[in-house]
Amino acid sequence: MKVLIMYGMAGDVNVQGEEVKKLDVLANDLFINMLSSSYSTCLMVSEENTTVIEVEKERQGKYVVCFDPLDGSSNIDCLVSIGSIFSIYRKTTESEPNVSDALQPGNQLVAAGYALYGSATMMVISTGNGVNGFMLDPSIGEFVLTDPSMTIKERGKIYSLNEGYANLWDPAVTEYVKGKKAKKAGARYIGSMVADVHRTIKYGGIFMYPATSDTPKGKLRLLYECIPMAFLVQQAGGKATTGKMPILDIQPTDIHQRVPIFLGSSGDVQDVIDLYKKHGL
Ligand SMILES: O=P(O)(O)OC[C@H]1O[C@](O)(COP(=O)(O)O)[C@@H](O)[C@@H]1O
Repeated sequence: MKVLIMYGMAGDVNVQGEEVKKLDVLANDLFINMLSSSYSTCLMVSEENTTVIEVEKERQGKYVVCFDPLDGSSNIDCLVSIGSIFSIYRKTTESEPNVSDALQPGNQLVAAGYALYGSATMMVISTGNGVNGFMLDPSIGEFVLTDPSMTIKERGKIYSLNEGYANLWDPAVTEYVKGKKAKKAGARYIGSMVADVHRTIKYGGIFMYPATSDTPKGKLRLLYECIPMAFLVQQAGGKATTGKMPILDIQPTDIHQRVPIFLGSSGDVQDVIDLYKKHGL
C-alpha cells in the first residue's frame, strides 16, 4: 500500500528565513488559487511570499486578504494542532492595487478569522459584529454553527507563553509571570498561535508572545497573525496590546512586520498594560 506523506520538508526557506514544509506550500497554493478565483480579491499578502501578490486584472475584486496559510508549522511533524489565519480589508486607493492597500491598521478591518485543525476542524470568524465558531461536520461536508456569539471571560486562570525565553524578558513580563505563578495559575503553551488563541477565547486567560532582548519586535507577524487575532479577541470582549498600545491601532509599515503581543481576558491583559506603565516601558 502506498501512503501519501504530507508532512516533512519542501526543501525551501521562506521570506522569514524559516524552513518550508510540504503542507506550508500546499496550504499557500490553495489560499492563493481559491482567493484568485473568487473574483472578490485584488491583492494578497502571504507569510510565504516576499512581496504582495496581485490578482490578475480580469479576476480582481475589491478586497485585500492577508493570511498565514499554515500557522504553527513546527508542530506539523508531531501532529499537534495547527491552523490558518486571515484578515480582510477593503481596497482604499483608486490606483492599481499596491502595497499601501495592505498596510492598513486593524481598526479598518472588514473581517478576520482562523481555521483550527485539531480534534475537530473549526472556523472562527468575525465581520465586526461578534464572533461565531463553525465546526466541520464531515458527514455532510459543511461547517455548522456550533459556537454562536463567542465571548471571553473577564479573567481566566491560564497564562500562555514560551517560558524558555524567561531570561530574555523585560521586567514587566517577568513580574507578570511571577505573579501568575504566585497565584498557582495554570500554564499552557501549544506553540501554535491558532490553538493557543482558540483555547484563550474558549477558557479565558492570556496568551503572550512578548519582545525579548534578542528579538525586540517579538516574533509574530502584525498583518496576518496579530491583527486578525486581536480583532477576534476584541470582538469576543477581550483585549489585545503590545503592552504599550492596542494592536489594532498600529499603523503597519511593512507587510512582514513583527510586534510583541498580549491578548485574552480583558482583566488579565489590563494587568500587563499596568505593569508596562509601572516600569516606564
Ligand atoms: O517556538 P516559539 O518561539 O515559541 O514560537 C511559537 C509561535 O510561532 C508560530 O508557530 C508562528 O511561527 P510559524 O509562522 O513559523 O508557524 C506561532 O504559531 C506560535 O505562537
